[in-house]
Amino acid sequence: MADPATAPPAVAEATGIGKRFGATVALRDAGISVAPGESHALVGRNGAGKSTLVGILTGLQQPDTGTLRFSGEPAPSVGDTDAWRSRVACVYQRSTVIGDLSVAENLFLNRQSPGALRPIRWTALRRRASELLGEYGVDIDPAARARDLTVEQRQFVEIARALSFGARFIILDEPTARLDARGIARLFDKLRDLQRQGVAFLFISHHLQEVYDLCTTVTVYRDARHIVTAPVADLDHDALVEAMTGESAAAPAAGAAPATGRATAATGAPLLDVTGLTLRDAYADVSLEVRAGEVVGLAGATASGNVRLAETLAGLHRADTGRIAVAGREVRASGVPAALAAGVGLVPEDRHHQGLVGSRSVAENATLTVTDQLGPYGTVLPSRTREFAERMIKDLDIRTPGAGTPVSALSGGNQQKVVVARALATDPHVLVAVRPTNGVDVRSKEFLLGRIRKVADDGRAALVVSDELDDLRACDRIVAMFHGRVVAEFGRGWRDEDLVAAMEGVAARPAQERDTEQGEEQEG
Ligand SMILES: Nc1ncnc2c1ncn2[C@@H]1O[C@H](COP(=O)(O)OP(=O)(O)OP(=O)(O)O)[C@@H](O)[C@H]1O
Repeated sequence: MADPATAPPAVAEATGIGKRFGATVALRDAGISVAPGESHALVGRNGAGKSTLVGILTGLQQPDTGTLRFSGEPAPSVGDTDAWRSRVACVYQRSTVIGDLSVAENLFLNRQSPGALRPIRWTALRRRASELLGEYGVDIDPAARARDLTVEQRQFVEIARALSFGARFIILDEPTARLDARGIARLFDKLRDLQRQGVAFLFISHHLQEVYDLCTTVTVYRDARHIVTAPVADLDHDALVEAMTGESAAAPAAGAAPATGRATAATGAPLLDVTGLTLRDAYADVSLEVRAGEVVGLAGATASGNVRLAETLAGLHRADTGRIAVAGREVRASGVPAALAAGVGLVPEDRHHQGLVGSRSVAENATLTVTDQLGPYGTVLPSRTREFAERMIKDLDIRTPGAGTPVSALSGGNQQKVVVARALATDPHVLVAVRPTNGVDVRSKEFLLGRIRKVADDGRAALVVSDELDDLRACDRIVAMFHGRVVAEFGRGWRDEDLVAAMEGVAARPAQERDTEQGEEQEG
């Protein structure tokens, strides 16, 4: 270990941090120290206090107790935005770049410079933007509208912007949540590259493998407290899960059914029958069947069309041609109410836009789809709403002070559980779940996948739309899409590389063929 007397001060050091929200203690005497050039992971279960710490490290929230220093200096005063920006930046899973502006405008937005009052010279601005992007090895046209960028490109713009303010410490809060495998690989390459140039990272992720791939140090929080900080190499997967959950890694999550399901093929009636479905610019001629008792995976990377197909099933788009039948009846009318009435429940991709009303309570959000069951003649009885919601809070193990708490006060993972609860509230024939474990911790992931399995075990059907291998492993069968077409199907026992190859549009070849080829190579 470096001699503390000679080691450079931590780029960020928080000690004794306490933060409460009403009756909830979000952080209790917590701390973290990030060394220059270090890639430091912060992990913990949903609600452990990670986002609260990020809010404090970035000056968005004031701690009740504790101190914060950057490179040995006290944190800037509240409101001194430029000073905060030159010390720390945060790239969130949800982008902060402004869609209507160009990349160049986003890069130089709100930048206080002596010439700020002079008219903006667009050519010069673009040239500077292009230089800046080039300096950080980001290959994006500065004139492009930010809304036309991919999630990955937007993150690169945010990283370049952060670095251009002088920050050498970047917080990445679940940056991979909306990237596919290739996007993640490219992001990690960029981060490693920047790390070599002395940039330090605090990396928050629920994907523990990413922690091992990218980070050298890991800090675990649990129930608002700091539990451990150690070199990643000293904490294997089981030890990490144990630190996060406080229980031995071998113990199953409370209430979770085994996520691996059964070995026998489903023989139930088809509950979802899709034939020749086409939506222009999204997917073409997709046919697919999900039977009672089955969990089917609809695998595909970003732009494969799998998410749009899921949204079509839930009534959010109207297919150009083809037919959808649920429980033997063709769904003719379009729109969400028709899909709901037919028996389709949706867990949407983006819980912020399509899922939740943040200012409304957990109870209201969880029962939005079933208001007809909450009182006679179109009325909604608060007592019945609460009762219904309390059942769901228990059913999905939602951590909330109560059914009346606004959803926005819940941690990200618990918000996701509210979305799942709502989709299940109607007791749908078919549950369509898009990336259902996005943003949830290891244990909750097992729990949610177990809950989806239960939908099938109860005689219904589930379609899991995802590119996450853990989600897909919980399925009985997988249909893989690439560029809007179904390209492969897998029964149980598939190999990761074959499924990934199918999702990336590389034809998976039978093992026999590969063996022959290898043999020939050796001979030649
Ligand atoms: N604005 C707020 N009002 C009330 N409670 C809040 C607020 N922000 C956070 N909390 C509470 O503080 C606790 C810590 O939440 P935080 O969002 O920091 O957790 P997290 O570790 O980031 O979780 P996740 O992995 O689910 O995102 C939770 O119990 C949460 O409900």
